[in-house]
Amino acid sequence: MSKLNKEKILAMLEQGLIASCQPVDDGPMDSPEIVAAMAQASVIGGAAGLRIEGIDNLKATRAKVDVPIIGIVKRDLDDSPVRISPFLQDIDDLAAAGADIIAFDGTDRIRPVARDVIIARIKALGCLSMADCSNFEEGMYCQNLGVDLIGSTMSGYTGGEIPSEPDVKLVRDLKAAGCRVMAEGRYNSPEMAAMAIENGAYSVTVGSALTRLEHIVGWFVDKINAVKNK
Ligand SMILES: CC(=O)N[C@H](C=O)[C@@H](O)[C@H](O)[C@H](O)COP(=O)(O)O
Repeated sequence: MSKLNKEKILAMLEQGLIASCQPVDDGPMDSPEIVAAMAQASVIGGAAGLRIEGIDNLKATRAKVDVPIIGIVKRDLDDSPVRISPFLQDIDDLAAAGADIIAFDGTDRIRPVARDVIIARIKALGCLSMADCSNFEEGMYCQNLGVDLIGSTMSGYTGGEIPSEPDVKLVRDLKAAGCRVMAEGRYNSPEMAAMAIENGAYSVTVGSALTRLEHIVGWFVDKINAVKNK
């Protein structure tokens, strides 16, 4: 359970960078020790908070850092496209492992447990809640259920081609409607992260560009190859 109270957690995150330390699944960096080390390095670099997937990774990280942690569990279900913290057991496990904030899939899709039930459980456990949404309607639905942070996390990931740019308009629209917005998804450069804050984001989460080395190296290699092949 977190040592920080809710006001303190929110104050620590305001206009800050959240480093999402989620290595590529089953890659060489996918271990709790490495995730915790990435988290510590991120804090040294100035991250205001962390986003950590998986109970073992969360426990290893919680033991090493004091900044607020957004915890998630990702699952691949046969009967639902929802991946992020879909079960009440996930919520219980994340709270017990020391998450300050628990993020869940806030999209309007077939799911094992309704969003209001997930939110009530997070509250009952004394954690802050974050809804990973894909559009304005989902964000407002979760906002009206009292969710503490509305994330743009799922924008671009619920069907069709994944855009290359982040969904800054969604951040602006949710902010204008009174939400505390977590800009998340494809903020792949310092300039883009700053743009999120300029557009009203409460905080901005960056993952791949900080902690998925395979992706980062691939971006460089692609650019070099494009020039090489000309
Ligand atoms: C859609 C989905 O499942 N997003 C996940 C949520 O935890 C992660 O895979 C992302 O890395 C994270 O949202 C940060 O985004 P980016 O890596 O683009 O900075």
